[in-house]
Amino acid sequence: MSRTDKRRSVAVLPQGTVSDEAIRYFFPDGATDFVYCKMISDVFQSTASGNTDWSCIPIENTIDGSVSLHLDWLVHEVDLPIRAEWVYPSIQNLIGSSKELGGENGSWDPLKITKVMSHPVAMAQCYQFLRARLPHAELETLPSTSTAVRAVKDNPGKGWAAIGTKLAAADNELDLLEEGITDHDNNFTRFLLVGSVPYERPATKLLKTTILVNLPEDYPGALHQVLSAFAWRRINLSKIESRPTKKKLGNSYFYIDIELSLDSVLLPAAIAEIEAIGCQVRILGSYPSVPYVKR
Ligand SMILES: O=C(O)C(=O)Cc1ccccc1
Repeated sequence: MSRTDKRRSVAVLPQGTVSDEAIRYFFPDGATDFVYCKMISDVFQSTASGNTDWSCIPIENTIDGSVSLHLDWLVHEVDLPIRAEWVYPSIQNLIGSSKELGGENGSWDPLKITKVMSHPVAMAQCYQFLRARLPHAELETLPSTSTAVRAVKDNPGKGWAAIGTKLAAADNELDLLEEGITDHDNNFTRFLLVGSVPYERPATKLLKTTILVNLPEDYPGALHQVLSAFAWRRINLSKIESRPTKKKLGNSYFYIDIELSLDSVLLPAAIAEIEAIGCQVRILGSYPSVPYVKR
């Protein structure tokens, strides 16, 4: 078998999650095995230990911003380069048994719902819906949306509902009490594919590079200098975020997404300039950004 014939594998959150919907969309040809893991730490660990070629990590969302836990895990706990980025819509639904939670006219009865469970990011995406329609319900976060849907299925008669995907509702033979409950339309999630195996570059115009920058201590204006290294070369940044180093209160590094490949002439020069002023730079990856196209 030649190297290119080898079957590839990707670790991902459980079946029926938003992440599962995304990998089904981005690996549609059946040539990649999906290895489902309960928690995001298991997803990372699967690839770090060599069990899978890649991990699929939800990293940012239109409504809730960066998924800090996942970003920190990528930076502090593993050393896995970013191989691709995908954007995929996150459509959240209120899921339960309409036999148990149904009201009049075929709708659901909010007062019958005692508890709503979901992934913290999904919960945050539906915060206004929950406040307006289910202010009395207990909220419980779980490691994934599909774990929450499964918990509803396994605990009938308790008034429990979950926020999750249509896929999970169907897998667990539950009902979509209300569809599309996110507080804002056009809710998308950005996923990173990370791992030591290169990902065949899909046809996409946008190439990105992600770097981490530690500024030198006691250097007034260091961030300004970092930004100007990109600005005067007209290099576009699509994200800059400061995150704690976890070593000392108030110590942070900058996570920067750059809309240029590391193969370009300009970017290595900008990085060299930043290093010359005493910044430490770590490159997390240079990769294609694959947009979502409805099909
Ligand atoms: O739990 C899921 O469905 C996931 O894939 C994690 C997640 C949750 C909410 C938005 C994006 C990803």
